[in-house]
Amino acid sequence: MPVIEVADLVKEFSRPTRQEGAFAGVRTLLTRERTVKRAVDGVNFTVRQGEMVGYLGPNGAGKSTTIKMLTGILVPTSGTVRVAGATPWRDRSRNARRIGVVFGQRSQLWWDLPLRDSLWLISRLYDVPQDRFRAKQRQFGEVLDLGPFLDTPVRQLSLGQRMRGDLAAAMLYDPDILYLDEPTVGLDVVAKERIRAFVGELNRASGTTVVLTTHDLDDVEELCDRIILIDHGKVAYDGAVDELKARYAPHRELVVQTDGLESVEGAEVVRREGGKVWLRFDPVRTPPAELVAAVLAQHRVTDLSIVEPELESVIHRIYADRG
Ligand SMILES: Nc1ncnc2c1ncn2[C@@H]1O[C@H](COP(=O)(O)OP(=O)(O)OP(=O)(O)O)[C@@H](O)[C@H]1O
Repeated sequence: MPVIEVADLVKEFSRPTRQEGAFAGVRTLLTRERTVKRAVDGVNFTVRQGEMVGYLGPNGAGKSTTIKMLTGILVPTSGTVRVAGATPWRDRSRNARRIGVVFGQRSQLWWDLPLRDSLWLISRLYDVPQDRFRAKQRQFGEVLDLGPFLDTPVRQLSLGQRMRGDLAAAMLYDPDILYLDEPTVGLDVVAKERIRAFVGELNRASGTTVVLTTHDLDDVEELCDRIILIDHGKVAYDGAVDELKARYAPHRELVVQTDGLESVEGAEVVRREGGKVWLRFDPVRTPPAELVAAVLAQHRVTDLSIVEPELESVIHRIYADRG
C-alpha cells in the first residue's frame, strides 16, 4: 500500500521577464511581461511504507520544489499528491503530524533557546505525552549524542550538532515519513556517518519511510535501495540502485597485481600502472569466477580485486547523455 502517491505533478513559477539593454533592472521591475518556468513537469511515482528512496537530480532539476509540494509548503499548478491518504497543502495540520522534515540548510529549532527547550516546545506543539517525550529524549540523546550540547543555545551549535538536534526534533512525535533535504551537506565524515546510522536504524526499527534529497551519493549508497532520478522536472529513472548501475554501467573491473599479463579472453586491458593491470569485463558475458580462474591459471598473481562502478560516475554519465 503506497504511503506517498504522486500523479501528473506540475509546478510552474511565473516571474517578470528579464529586460535587456539600458536600465534593464528597473525595466524588469516594471514590465508586465511574465516568463513561466516549469520546475516540475508531470512527475509520477509512489512510495511504499518503509521504503528509503533517494530523490536525486542535478541543480535546478526540481527536487526541492517536489519536496515542498509533498510537505504541503507549495501548492502545485496541477496534478495530485496523497500522503498517508491526505492532500498535504489542504490538510496541513494532519499532514504535519505524519511527517518529519529536515532541511540541511535551515533549522526548525528556536535559534535563541537551548536545544533542550526547543525539543520540549516541539513535544508540546505535537501533544507528545511527557513520559514518552522523556523516553525519546533519552533514546535520541544516546544515539545522536546530544548530551554535551543539550543546554547550548541553538545559534551556538556547530552545523553537525545542529543537524543532530534537527533530526531529534523531526522524529520526536514518531512521524511515519521523514523528508531529508541535503541532511549531510557541509558535515565532516564522522558527523555524516552518525546521521546515516541514525536514519538507517529508524527505518529498521520503526519502519519509517524516508525520502532523501542529496548531492552526496554516499548517503544514497548507504541508505537507499531505490532512486528516483529527476532531470528538467521529469523523472529520468525510477528503480533499484543496482539496476541503474547494471543498465548504465554494465562493466566491472578486475584489478590484478601480476607480472607480464598482456591479454586475457573475455576482458579488455584498460590501464596499466607498475605491476597492476585493470581489466574491464561484462559480468553477464564473462562470469567473474571464470575470468579470475583464467588469469590465475596463466599468471603469477600477488593481489586481485573486483571493482564495482561508483554510483556517482553512473549518474554523471546519465546527465551527460541527456545533455
Ligand atoms: N520560487 C521560485 N520562483 C521562481 N523559480 C523558482 C522558484 N523556486 C524554484 N524555481 C526554479 O525552479 C527550478 C527547480 O528548482 P528546485 O529548487 O526545485 O531545484 P533543485 O533540484 O532542488 O536544485 P538544487 O539541487 O540546486 O537545490 C529552478 O530552475 C529554479 O530556479
